[in-house]
Amino acid sequence: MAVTRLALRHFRNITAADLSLCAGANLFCGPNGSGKTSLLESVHMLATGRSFRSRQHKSVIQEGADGLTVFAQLDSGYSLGIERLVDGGGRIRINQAPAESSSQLASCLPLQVINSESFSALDGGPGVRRRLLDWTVFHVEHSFAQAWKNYQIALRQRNALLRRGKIDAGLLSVWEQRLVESGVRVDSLRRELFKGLRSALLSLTAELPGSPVARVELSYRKGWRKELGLLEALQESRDGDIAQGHTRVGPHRADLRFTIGGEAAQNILSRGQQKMLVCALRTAMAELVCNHRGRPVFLVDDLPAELDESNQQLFAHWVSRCASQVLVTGIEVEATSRPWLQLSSPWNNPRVFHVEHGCISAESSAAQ
Ligand SMILES: Nc1ncnc2c1ncn2[C@@H]1O[C@H](COP(=O)(O)OP(=O)(O)OP(=O)(O)O)[C@@H](O)[C@H]1O
Repeated sequence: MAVTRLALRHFRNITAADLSLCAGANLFCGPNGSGKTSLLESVHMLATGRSFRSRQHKSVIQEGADGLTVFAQLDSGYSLGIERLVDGGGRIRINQAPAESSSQLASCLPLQVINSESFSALDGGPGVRRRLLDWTVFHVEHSFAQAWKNYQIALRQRNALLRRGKIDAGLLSVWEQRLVESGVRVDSLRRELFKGLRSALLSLTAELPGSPVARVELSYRKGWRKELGLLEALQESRDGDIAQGHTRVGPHRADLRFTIGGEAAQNILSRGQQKMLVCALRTAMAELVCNHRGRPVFLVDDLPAELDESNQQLFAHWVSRCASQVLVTGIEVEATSRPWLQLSSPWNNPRVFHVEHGCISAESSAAQ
């Protein structure tokens, strides 16, 4: 899936823009503070309902405006629109009809983002890595969303019971049973997906021979002791859970671990190597999804940051194999376009946009 038209109003410093994008690479170049990241952020908001920089919609709305809008036409025939108002209101529309949830947006436009936040896949908490795994399962296995929802309902109920002064053992056992049913399903879908993810990741990192990235191992932690069933684990942890007032074991505690020779990968890899590992992970996720939901769109904020030229070229090559489209930001046109020019069509003919003071104008293609 690719965005063919993107229109936005009052999004950070961009008052209005209406852009025609190409399949392949779209480059947004301009000085610091011109609005390049804001443009990527608007696509992210359209595909997820959220900004990737802030949880506050207000900070994304242009100062002095009542609200923002972002609209996209996709090559799949879908159109997506989102409106956020200063007073907290807003709407999400898919093909002009109101959408029930932002996960519907995600199904229409699978996105992969590489920006300065992406390092949190290595040095952030388990929740970040769990969300990456779940993004992939969500797009590959359609029953996952319901299983995860059922699990969260049961988890909330168990936690509420744990916090009551007097525990109703009968009720607790009913919710534990539901927690186990949905939790085992969530775990088995994740585990199945994980096998494919690990093997896709290791094939990509093997393209970096001589780099410690090629020695990275990925493992999956299910969220409770591996020798126990989920019900046993819940029963074992019950007294401590009551004392703490929440459930300390289960799929909501799952994690992925990146290691090199048993040591956490981020303690060994340089910053550029970490970025390549993150790029490989995002590419592996996209490869798994492209056979199911369609090829994702990549948003890449400042590709040259931390990566030398050969790594930028390798990443551009990876993206061209699994994405429908990439939106890349950079300061200078020449440096930003170089990794794409050596690829095959349509990737070798990027569309270039100049960004300045929130105004975005199309330039001639970088290949001309
Ligand atoms: N709500 C807002 N209203 C108006 N302007 C805003 C708002 N929020 C942020 N800005 C401004 O928007 C501008 C664009 O920021 P953005 O992060 O998109 O720049 P950029 O081109 O990616 O810069 P860099 O190259 O430094 O990363 C900045 O000057 C910022 O101060």
